[in-house]
Amino acid sequence: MAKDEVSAATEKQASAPGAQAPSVPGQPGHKVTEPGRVSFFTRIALSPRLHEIFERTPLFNRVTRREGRALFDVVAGFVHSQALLAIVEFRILHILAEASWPLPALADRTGLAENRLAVLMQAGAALKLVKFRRGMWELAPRGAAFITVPGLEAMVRHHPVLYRDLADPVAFLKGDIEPELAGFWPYVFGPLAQEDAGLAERYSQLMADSQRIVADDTLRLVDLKNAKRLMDVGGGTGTFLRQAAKLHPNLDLTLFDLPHVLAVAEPFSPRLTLAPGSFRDDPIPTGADVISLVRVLYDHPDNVVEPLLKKVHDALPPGGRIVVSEAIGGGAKPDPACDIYFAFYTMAMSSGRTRNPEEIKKMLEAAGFVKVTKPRSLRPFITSVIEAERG
Ligand SMILES: CC(C)=CCC/C(C)=C/CC/C(C)=C/C=C/C(C)=C/C=C/C=C(C)/C=C/C=C(C)/C=C/C=C(C)/C=C/CC(C)(C)O
Ligand SMILES: C[S@@+](CC[C@H](N)C(=O)[O-])C[C@H]1O[C@@H](n2cnc3c(N)ncnc32)[C@H](O)[C@@H]1O
Repeated sequence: MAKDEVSAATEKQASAPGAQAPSVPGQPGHKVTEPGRVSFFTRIALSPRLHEIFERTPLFNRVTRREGRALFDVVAGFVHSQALLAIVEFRILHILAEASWPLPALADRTGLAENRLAVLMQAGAALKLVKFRRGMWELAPRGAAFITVPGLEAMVRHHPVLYRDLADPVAFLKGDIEPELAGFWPYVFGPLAQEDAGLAERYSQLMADSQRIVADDTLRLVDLKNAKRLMDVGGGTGTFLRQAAKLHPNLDLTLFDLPHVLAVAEPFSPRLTLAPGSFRDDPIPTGADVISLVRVLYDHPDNVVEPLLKKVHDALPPGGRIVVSEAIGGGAKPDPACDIYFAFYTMAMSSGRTRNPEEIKKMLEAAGFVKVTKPRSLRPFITSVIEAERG
């Protein structure tokens, strides 16, 4: 299995007993004894005079234009995202999935004034979601992919909650506001959903829809050939196990989640055992040789994750494996999806945090796990996997 550089480093350290994971620049705990020098290229970029010279010099101007374009995309990201949301809310991609339409007919269907719709459609074309051909607006492959990825549209439709929380990013980062997103996933945390089963079902559905693609990537990264029983802790309504069962029909399965979540889980296989419980208060059942935690750790603070990992460790037989799958930060190699989107998202949720591979490795080792490895992610914006063995 291909391993990335972080995992190569991780593996090497894992083999040296008691070795401390190095601190990551920019992360808490990393010690800098004196200020460093501003780099040569950054000094160039700090000079307005050099901007002009570069812009007028062939070849060098490619750099300024490329950097300018990249910077503009950063500046305009929110507007791109809101144009997408408007396209989603007016159901333009769905309408165009049935047939291509001229602008006036599309204006009739959406109820938007033609001149305003024209602006939105042109924005959609710039985002490559739609295109204008032979007098008609039609769906582009990217727009088709967007409405086909399970859960993606619903995720975009809930972004206004996140964006309201981020409207004043300074207050948000100072911790001066109470983020709305903290209350958005009540089923994840329990109390509200326990009173309202319908709520658990709705949110579990959004989570399950968005999990299909996460489950598929996880299963491509993890080798379950020799596994006998897979237990998915915090497995929601069982999407991951259902996908695992398709690939490994002889695998026994245990789904562990809160009772009100399992109440709406479909018992899809005679090999499936439902194990209701809370990993905060109850022990984790024994009997599985592989235990997965898919999109679970980043929902919780360290003081919940540490004992959880210890319980998972104790529930496994010697040589048993833990599989952690979720958005994992890039650490020394920052990744925009995980280090911006998921890091801010989980901060707005106010309960957990997006961790980097070194942090997860440290926590796994503290719980007693050994041989921590990280297969190279297929799509870090979907998920990354870290595996370890019970020591
Ligand atoms: C043949 C050629 C070369 C070209 C022809 C053109 C053509 C046919 C192109 C189409 C190609 C195609 C099939 C494209 C498929 C594209 C796919 C699969 C794209 C997938 C994109 C997935 C995305 C953008 C996923 C985004 C996920 C998000 C935003 C997830 C958010 C999750 C959250 C907030 C989870 C929260 C959980 C919590 C609460 C923190 O626990
Ligand atoms: C973000 S969801 C992930 C669900 C599923 N693994 C997925 O990726 O779609 C987190 C899951 O952890 C479960 N969970 C939260 N707190 C829990 C607890 N104390 N004990 C057991 N499960 C819990 C939630 O009910 C939810 O199903």
